[in-house]
Amino acid sequence: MSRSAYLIVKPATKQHETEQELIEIRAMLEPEFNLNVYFTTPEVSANQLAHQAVENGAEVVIASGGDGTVSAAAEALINTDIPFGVIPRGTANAFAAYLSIPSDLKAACQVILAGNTHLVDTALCNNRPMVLLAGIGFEAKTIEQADTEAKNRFGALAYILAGVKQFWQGMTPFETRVETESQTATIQQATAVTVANSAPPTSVLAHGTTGVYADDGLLDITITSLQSRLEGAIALYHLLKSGFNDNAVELDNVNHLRARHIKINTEPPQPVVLDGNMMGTTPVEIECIPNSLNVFVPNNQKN
Ligand SMILES: Nc1ncnc2c1ncn2[C@@H]1O[C@H](COP(=O)(O)OP(=O)(O)OP(=O)(O)O)[C@@H](O)[C@H]1O
Repeated sequence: MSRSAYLIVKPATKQHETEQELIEIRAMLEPEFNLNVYFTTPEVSANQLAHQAVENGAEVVIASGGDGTVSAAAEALINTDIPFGVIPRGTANAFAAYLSIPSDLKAACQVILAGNTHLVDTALCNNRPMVLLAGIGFEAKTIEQADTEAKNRFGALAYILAGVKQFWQGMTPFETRVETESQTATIQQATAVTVANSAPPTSVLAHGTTGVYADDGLLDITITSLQSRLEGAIALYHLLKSGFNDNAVELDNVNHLRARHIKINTEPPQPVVLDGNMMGTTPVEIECIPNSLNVFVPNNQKN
């Protein structure tokens, strides 16, 4: 008997795209799974649908959408062992990129069909699910600026354009107090604080440390204090390099630490982006949940 899989779909802006994609997904997955399909709406979240799927005895849960959808669905699967499939359909698809899950629809379905899974950490940020990262300050302001229209027109480039604009306008520093299970630090002139569970190299501000690993039971915290465009340009270059080669950034204005539990306060309060979606403002409290999500990944992925 085929396994029962729940497919949670965040519809694309254009309805015919969603219909076409669903035909392709069904053609790929239905020979293997008894597929139950549910759509998210502004009122019914991926999180609610995934919880329902678990209650109904889902043997596999699959999320098709952007990072917000994937993260919300993943929360319902924490510590359940139910394998989780990701069909990346958003703008950045950072979680899929981190796990080397292809953005091509058929290739992403192939990864699910191949059945190879990997246990990764998740986290809760103010009790909301986090599979990727929480960005405080610069990154949140960038995401705020990349509106839906720009994303529809330019795709991932919209984030880069918004980032360049934000960078050019200048970064307003803020005071931040970071408290972990083993240390407390106060930084007077921070411009961005990023707490990452996982992050592809393109999530530049997350890469102050020696590699961001989603299966080490720890969160990676990078704090930048960049007071000029020149300082910013130098730091971003080193952070980008670190994202690809996993060498820590050794600059006075880039601090990094690792912890399992972290509290962050800022003065004044700063906007926070959580897994690609705005979530409010600081303070935040983030707790890593080690080895809690079983994700379908390509056989050859290195994480
Ligand atoms: N049917 C829908 N119509 C409009 N908004 C929706 C719908 N379903 C979910 N949402 C909202 O979409 C957000 C999650 O979107 P998600 O990040 O997964 O995808 P995206 O916005 O398409 O991708 P990206 O953020 O990468 O551009 C949530 O805020 C959710 O409330």
